[in-house]
Amino acid sequence: MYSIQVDSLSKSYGNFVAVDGIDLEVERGTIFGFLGPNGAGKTTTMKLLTTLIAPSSGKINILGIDGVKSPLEVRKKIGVVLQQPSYEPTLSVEKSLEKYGMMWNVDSKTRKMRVEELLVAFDLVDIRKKKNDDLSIGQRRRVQVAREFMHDMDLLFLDEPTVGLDPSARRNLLDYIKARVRDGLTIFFTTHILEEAEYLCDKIAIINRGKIIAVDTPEELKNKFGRQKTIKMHLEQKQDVSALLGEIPGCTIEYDSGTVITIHSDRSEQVLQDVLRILASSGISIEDLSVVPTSLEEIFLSVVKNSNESNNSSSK
Ligand SMILES: Nc1ncnc2c1ncn2[C@@H]1O[C@H](COP(=O)(O)OP(=O)(O)OP(=O)(O)O)[C@@H](O)[C@H]1O
Repeated sequence: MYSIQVDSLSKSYGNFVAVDGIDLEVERGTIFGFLGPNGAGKTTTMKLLTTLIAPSSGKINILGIDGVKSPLEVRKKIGVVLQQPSYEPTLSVEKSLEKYGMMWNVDSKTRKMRVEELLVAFDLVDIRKKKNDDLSIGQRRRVQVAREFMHDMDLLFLDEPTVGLDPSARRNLLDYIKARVRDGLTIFFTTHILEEAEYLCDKIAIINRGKIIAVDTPEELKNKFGRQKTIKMHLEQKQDVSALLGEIPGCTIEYDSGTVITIHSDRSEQVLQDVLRILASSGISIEDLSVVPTSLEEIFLSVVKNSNESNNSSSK
């Protein structure tokens, strides 16, 4: 069962194509991360899926409802937290939550229960009486996200929900999201923080220049694009080993002017054996050695870079 199904979705502003024929499928009860560089089309896609703007072409199905034909039906069933702050300056934290619940016709008993639960979950208890206007940016963002959980929904869209949050507030929020997904909620969210996507997402799509260039589980993205590992070693003494190591096939080696050597390779085990053998036979000692698998961040950067290069060459 899919919560989101999108076919050949496009959005143009004049001649500029912000979203360019994307296909998406998001399974119910999962967390789907939407990543991409600035201006890639993330917010535009989110606005299309939440029916805030109409597509230029393509199909959008949200929770079994046609998002183009019945946008109001869709809006009743989803939650949305966009990047722009939205709050009433003179309302206290607890009143903001309460009022939001009223707007969604949540009954009084459920409202009270949810307010208390969310104040605790989002660490807002100590500031429950403070006015929105007097809150810090991070506190305000926490209220904005917490508020959305006041009403029942099957699907929640979060546009960079953790911007401005400190590490512990961020972790709290991510863990709360995870718990709600275990209860059946589906989440579609955008972020620039790659560890966050890795920690949270069942699937990740990477969008660049309006096109989806990769979509998979974090693990599979790593398997597909991240075979490369980085070997880092410190020599005991400053020494030029470039001539010694230059012959090793299947790797690129960076030498700093001091004692650090960094090697990138798809066949790191073999390369490491060669390096150690050559250094040992020349009597060169190593002080420290580490082998680091490619991070999601490196995959992201390389996938986007490759997509830009192939775009540039095809447009020449
Ligand atoms: N109303 C609009 N009119 C014209 N161009 C627009 C409009 N809205 C967005 N764009 C353009 O569409 C492209 C995608 O914008 P979008 O806001 O979707 O990017 P994003 O991936 O969310 O970026 P960021 O990470 O910076 O938030 C950008 O080049 C932007 O300038």
